[in-house]
Amino acid sequence: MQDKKFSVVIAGGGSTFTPGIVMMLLAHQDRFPLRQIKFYDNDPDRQKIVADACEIIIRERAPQIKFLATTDPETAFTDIDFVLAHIRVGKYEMRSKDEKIPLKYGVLGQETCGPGGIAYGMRSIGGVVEIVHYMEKYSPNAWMLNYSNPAAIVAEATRRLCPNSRILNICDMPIDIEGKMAQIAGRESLHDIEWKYFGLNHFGWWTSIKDKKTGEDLMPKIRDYVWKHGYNLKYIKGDAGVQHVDPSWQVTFEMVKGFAPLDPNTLPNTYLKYYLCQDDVVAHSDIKHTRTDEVIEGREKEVFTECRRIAAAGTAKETSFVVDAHAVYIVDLATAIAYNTKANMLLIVPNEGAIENFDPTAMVEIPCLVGSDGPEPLVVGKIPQFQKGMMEQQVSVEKLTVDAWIEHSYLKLWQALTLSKTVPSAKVAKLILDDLIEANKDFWPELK
Ligand SMILES: NC(=O)c1ccc[n+]([C@@H]2O[C@H](COP(=O)([O-])OP(=O)(O)OC[C@H]3O[C@@H](n4cnc5c(N)ncnc54)[C@H](O)[C@@H]3O)[C@@H](O)[C@H]2O)c1
Ligand SMILES: O=P(O)(O)OC[C@H]1O[C@H](O[C@H]2[C@H](O)[C@@H](O)[C@@H](O)O[C@@H]2CO)[C@H](O)[C@@H](O)[C@@H]1O
Ligand SMILES: [Mn+2]
Repeated sequence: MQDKKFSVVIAGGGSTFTPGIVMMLLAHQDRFPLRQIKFYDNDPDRQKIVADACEIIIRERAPQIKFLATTDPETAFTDIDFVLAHIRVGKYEMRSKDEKIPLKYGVLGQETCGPGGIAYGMRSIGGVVEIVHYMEKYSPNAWMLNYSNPAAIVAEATRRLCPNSRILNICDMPIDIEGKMAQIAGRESLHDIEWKYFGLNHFGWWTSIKDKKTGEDLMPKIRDYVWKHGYNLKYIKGDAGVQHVDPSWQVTFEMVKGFAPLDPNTLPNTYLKYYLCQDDVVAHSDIKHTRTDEVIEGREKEVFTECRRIAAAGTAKETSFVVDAHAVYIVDLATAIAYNTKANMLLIVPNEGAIENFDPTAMVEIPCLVGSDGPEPLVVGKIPQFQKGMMEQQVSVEKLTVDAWIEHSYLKLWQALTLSKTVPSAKVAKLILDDLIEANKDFWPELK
């Protein structure tokens, strides 16, 4: 196996994250040698912009790696070992509606949380399942590393619709926060700490953070900082702590200080702000300019401008693209499967008793040992009443959303929206639902 070179297809080749992930893959050829990189997308024009640049990057830095970009599923998914899936069904146009429609009714608008996440989930399920089917038709031994969002709803849907498929659902938010925790604790990197965590995707808590070498309990020091400053590193690194962090993300990282003290024994994922500070989130939202607008004006503009510049110059020698350090988890995951490393990674997997006092069929985000047969979840044990109560409400929202997609059920989707901690009443849920149905008529199944 050590001599094997792998073939990967990036599903969602036109993604703003693709160039950084390609740069990361090229930077890890020692650990994860590649013979082929393919791009697949259902928008040829968008993908071509990214592919034209990445073809030059690969040709100049790793000419031994074969590259192609296609919109043809058979071409894309034949002869591959891994599918790296990061599609956005409906693209930013629909993300913008996900974020703006709820705000019309005084409810927070967000990519993966609340009504926006439910709407996004109703679009994503079909797109991700279609790619699973392509993978299994053309490369039945391949694994899908899925980080297409909303990962919680996509994971529940693939648990039910593709129960025997080789899919690993992962999120990079905890990895990003662990990197910040390490810096708060004065450690070089997240690899210097060992942690325990449980939750749902975008809805979890750390229960233990220790120095990997000495076993020193780092939770007290990190908690003291977080209760004052959240995960905003500005207070230890000055401006360097907020470089390349969009202002709205700085607000998100700092906002954790407002709800972390709810449980002195854990530290929360940033995403819990949407369920614990929903009033402040709405108060600071601008229905005319939401996160999607920032991304279009920021990341998308920067990435696509640089892609066009590389293609026009015919060389990437001076590129501003850098290795997406957060994306290294993709190589960690792929090599765990390829070389049976039993790496300890946070994945979204069926609970099946790992959290003793929680629904065994729930897709939970917990530490797993990953090897060639996939993830082996580590035992979490009993979770506290506070987190159990929050998770039971949220996982029911996610399950009802998948029910609604499978059954084409208006009622189940109305129940999902009504049950969300971000929505104040059944009346408001119905107003939002009817607007979302109209906005998503080209993407959702027709509800009855
Ligand atoms: N799990 C995580 O932690 C994490 C982190 C970052 C981004 N993401 C996700 O990665 C995805 C990409 O994010 P982005 O901001 O770069 O989006 P983007 O819109 O720039 O790229 C998404 C690409 O997917 C393509 N696409 C849409 N539907 C498709 C389909 N059915 N089949 C094939 N291709 C399809 C689009 O044409 C587009 O090129 C999103 O789902 C985002 O939420 C997840
Ligand atoms: O609003 P966006 O599109 O910038 O980000 C939404 C995504 O946010 C998280 O991913 C972060 C990641 O945690 C961080 O380390 C860095 O890589 O930026 C990513 C994108 O900004 C979250 O985990 C994703 O699920 C969201 O899609
Ligand atoms: Mn995520």
